[in-house]
Amino acid sequence: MDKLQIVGGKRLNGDIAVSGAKNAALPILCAGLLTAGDVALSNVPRLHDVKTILKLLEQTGLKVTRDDENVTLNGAGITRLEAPYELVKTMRASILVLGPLLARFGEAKVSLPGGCAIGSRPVDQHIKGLRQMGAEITIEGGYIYAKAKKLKGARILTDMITVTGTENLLMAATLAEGETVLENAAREPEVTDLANLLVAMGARIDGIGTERLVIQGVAELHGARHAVISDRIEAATFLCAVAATGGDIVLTNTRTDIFDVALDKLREVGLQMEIGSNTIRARMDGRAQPVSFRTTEYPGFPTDMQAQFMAVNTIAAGPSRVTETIFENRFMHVQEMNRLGAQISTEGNTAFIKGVPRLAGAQVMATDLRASASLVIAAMAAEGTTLIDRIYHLDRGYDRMEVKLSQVGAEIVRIK
Ligand SMILES: CC(=O)N[C@H]1[C@@H](OP(=O)(O)OP(=O)(O)OC[C@H]2O[C@@H](n3ccc(=O)[nH]c3=O)[C@H](O)[C@@H]2O)O[C@H](CO)[C@@H](O)[C@@H]1O
Ligand SMILES: C=C(OP(=O)(O)O)C(=O)O
Repeated sequence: MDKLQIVGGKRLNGDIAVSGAKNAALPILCAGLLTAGDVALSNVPRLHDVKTILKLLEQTGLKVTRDDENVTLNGAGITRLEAPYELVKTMRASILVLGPLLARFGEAKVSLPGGCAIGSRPVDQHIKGLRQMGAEITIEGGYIYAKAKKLKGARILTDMITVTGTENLLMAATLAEGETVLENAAREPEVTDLANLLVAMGARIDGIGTERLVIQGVAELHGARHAVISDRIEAATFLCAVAATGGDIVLTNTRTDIFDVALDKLREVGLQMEIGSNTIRARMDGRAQPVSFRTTEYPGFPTDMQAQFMAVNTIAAGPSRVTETIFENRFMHVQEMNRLGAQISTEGNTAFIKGVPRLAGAQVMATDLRASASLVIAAMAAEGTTLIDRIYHLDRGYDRMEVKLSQVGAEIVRIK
């Protein structure tokens, strides 16, 4: 299993190109199932999760042509309407094939994703919404079996805001008969990116970017071209890294209009930022200021940045408090950060961080994707050498993070 070895204490200087967004690319690739036409995508990130979803899509009979960050899909020859457990268990986003397969082919068999390190993560809202659209759904032997001759438009109010739930129902609604209204829809920029692709494929969607999506179903969708939006979580992760280590970096290929409250929090930390049309220059001198926050849905503070900000808080000049409201178990990084000398205690869904003058390198273990990123940041700020085990979590969602960071001066190597 690959590990990362990091010698801390190096300032970061130089340019980093941000990749396409994992959480936009995954639903967008699944949208290829909705049409027999060519869907030509660019800015598709080189991630393990992308490999997994492409493997899953190919198993259905979808034709995939890939040239690095350009991927063309053709769904003219889909024959297998199934997502097997072996692939779904490695990546929960596989559930995103359910809506498209059911809407276009009237049938789908998709393994239940189950929970993961950060929480139980049920998919009951996806199922509830599809049932409201007339699907007959049974669950047996760990699989969701869904059937509907033709999905029918419906008004769907989900119990909570769900990102992939909104995406699944949105994709299903594009080919349903009549009008679907998705109330309480997720407003994440990745949902908007998917909706924009669907419109380019001939879907009729109003309210894009709002909590009320209104979809008029069409008989069929056609091919389209689309560039996946830049990854705001990857970008903000690099900004946290420079906030923790000090330095002067320029992020390129960013989309600064899609950021959430995280950029404001970085200013509170003390990061000086110059925002260009698709670049962010970030400079940091001196010690980080502590920032307290609660994670919420977009445009609030993203849960996917909680751990990385906590890494910065561990060495900040004062105490802070972080409350996680989206997932019930997203503090797995706390114990590992404490191994590096951080002083963090938790009470329920709140973490109290003291802020210490220095961290010291140690052996730690990554438990999930963003926890891994937070340990990389903490290790780069720590004195001495840190060895991070189980970085396959990191590879799920970051494109060669160690290469990008070592190009700007971090001392970080992958040990095979
Ligand atoms: C591939 C992808 O885009 N992943 C993102 C997506 O995950 P994902 O779409 O899985 O997260 P959701 O927005 O669905 O989850 C929000 C909350 O709702 C709960 N819930 C959700 C659906 C459901 O049917 N029932 C239910 O109870 C979840 O357990 C969680 O507590 O949004 C999360 C929240 O921004 C991010 O952390 C993930 O990076
Ligand atoms: C939780 C995440 O992803 P996923 O929903 O794919 O597990 C994430 O990107 O931080």
